[in-house]
Amino acid sequence: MADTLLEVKHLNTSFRINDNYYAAVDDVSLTVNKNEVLAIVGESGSGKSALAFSIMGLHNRAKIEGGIFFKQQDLVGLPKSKLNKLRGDELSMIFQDPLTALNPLMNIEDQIGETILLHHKKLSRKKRKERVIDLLNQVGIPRPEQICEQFPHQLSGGMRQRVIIAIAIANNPELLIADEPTTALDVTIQAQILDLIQDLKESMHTGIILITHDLGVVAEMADRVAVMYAGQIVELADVHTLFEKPLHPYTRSLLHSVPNEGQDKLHVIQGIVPSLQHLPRQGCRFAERIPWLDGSAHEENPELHEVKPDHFVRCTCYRHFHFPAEREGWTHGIS
Ligand SMILES: Nc1ncnc2c1ncn2[C@@H]1O[C@H](COP(=O)(O)OP(=O)(O)OP(=O)(O)O)[C@@H](O)[C@H]1O
Repeated sequence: MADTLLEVKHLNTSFRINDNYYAAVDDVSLTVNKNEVLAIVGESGSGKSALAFSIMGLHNRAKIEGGIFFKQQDLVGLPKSKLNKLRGDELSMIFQDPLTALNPLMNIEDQIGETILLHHKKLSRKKRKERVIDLLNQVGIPRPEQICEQFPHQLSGGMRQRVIIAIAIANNPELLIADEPTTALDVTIQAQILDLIQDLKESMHTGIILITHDLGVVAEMADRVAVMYAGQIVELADVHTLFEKPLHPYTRSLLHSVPNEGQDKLHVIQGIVPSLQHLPRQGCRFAERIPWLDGSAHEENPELHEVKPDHFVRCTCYRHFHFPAEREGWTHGIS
């Protein structure tokens, strides 16, 4: 049996806007196992970060309902002091933007040392420095002694992201959430950072949630994939199934909207993810973006169906979905 590290059960994360609460994460259930990368993909606004922040307990004002079981302990409603003990230790997160995640006034040794100190108060200064150097070596930073003395603005974007990763892994986390860890980096550095995350999984058996827009990254890194749309998981499957036999119209549209070998037309997904207040809460949330599909194809209250073992799809519209004919104007040539 898989070694389950995290089990999210029927999670709702709602934000208050004016006098009402609106769910940005709506009845999400998923698991993450040890030594596994679960990718979460979806367009901007689909609720990926809201989900990650809920798991980390980083929302100040949101209403969180449901369960987030980390090693069988429910994190929802856990006192802050207990959550703080887990965060940065067994649970850790790599944020999107290394510049805002680092303190501009602290040198690199102190930034990494601070996280170690939080959870190992008795470690001597000397031992702490040794650990910082170890970590900098582990994330592939050259001349670690020298880098220790430097400040974030003196480092390149790739180096700063490595420092962020060093902080995230300082206490050997069992679960690591990486929220768009390479968005701010150029392509060659991206590949190095992804290799580094992959190494962590293999060397430390960390369970990793990787949040990304980039399907190329998913194909390379993920073991399983959850596709989110408008706050809900619309498809969940192992990475091979998802790329080879995708079912949900949204997943298929995403896959058709990136260039592929042998494909000379790209699909354009009409419209955008609606804002939180305007999310359709009834029926299939993706329906309005595939208007050529007859309304009767959708379930009234779409559920997540297990169509094959461990392959889940929301709504039955996948059975009827087809891409529109070219003359309907939803596709265009790549060149
Ligand atoms: N603190 C907040 N208060 C109100 N609404 C919020 C808050 N945080 C997020 N939202 C809204 O919740 C929805 C989901 O946002 P979220 O940031 O989780 O999306 P995302 O999929 O991570 O997007 P991106 O890829 O751009 O980071 C969006 O409509 C967003 O505007």
